[in-house]
Amino acid sequence: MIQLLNIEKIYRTDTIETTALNNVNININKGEFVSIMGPSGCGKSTLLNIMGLLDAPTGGSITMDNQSVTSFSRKRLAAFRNLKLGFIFQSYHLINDLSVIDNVELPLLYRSGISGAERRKRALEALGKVGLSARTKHYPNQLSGGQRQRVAIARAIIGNPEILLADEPTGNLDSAMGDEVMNLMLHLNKTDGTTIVMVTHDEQMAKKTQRVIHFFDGQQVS
Ligand SMILES: Nc1ncnc2c1ncn2[C@@H]1O[C@H](COP(=O)(O)OP(=O)(O)OP(=O)(O)O)[C@@H](O)[C@H]1O
Repeated sequence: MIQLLNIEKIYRTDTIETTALNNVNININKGEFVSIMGPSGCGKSTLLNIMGLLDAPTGGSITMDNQSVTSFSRKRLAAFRNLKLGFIFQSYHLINDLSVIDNVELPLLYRSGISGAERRKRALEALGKVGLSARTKHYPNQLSGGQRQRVAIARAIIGNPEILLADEPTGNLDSAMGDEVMNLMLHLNKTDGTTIVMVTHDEQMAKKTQRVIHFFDGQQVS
């Protein structure tokens, strides 16, 4: 599903050069749930941003869903991202001025040919999947951390993405809420077959996934 070949990422400023990723080769199969672990600064978020086509590598190539995305134009990348990928972040990245249901509908606004009624219907379905049907009219600041992350998951899955990329999704949550969010991701992986790549510092969460990739200093070490 995702193939990274010889990926390199060097951040360059006038005075400093930082190698964040060095010769990274990773294959992620369709339907896998993989976690990425490693110490702070080892390149995990950089890797996830590159897999999410949010940032371009300085070397190497990426194949996703059998398409060589490294050669895509920015416009084609944005369309591919919107259709195929869903994102979950540690700090939720919800828009506080929008209600829960309006937050969840957002990714569909960038797709053509979906009516307002269809958006609403799909948002309600997505909120049903995360167990928040009773909170559609609330605003993010009226929800607990775990509920906010579940809204973010509903937003990530409304477009039926084949791949979910999660950057420390349980990092801001206590263990009960973290478990809730993790169980939801496990359920999505199992029932919908969604491929999930999750960066985490939490060994217990990583253990629940099918495979753990360990990173150190910009490279995969196991
Ligand atoms: N925009 C940037 N410009 C310059 N250097 C950067 C930039 N983003 C990240 N880096 C550097 O690249 C390296 C990898 O950073 P990255 O954020 O990917 O690590 P991480 O493993 O996700 O860390 P953490 O667990 O603390 O979030 C670090 O040395 C960091 O300082």
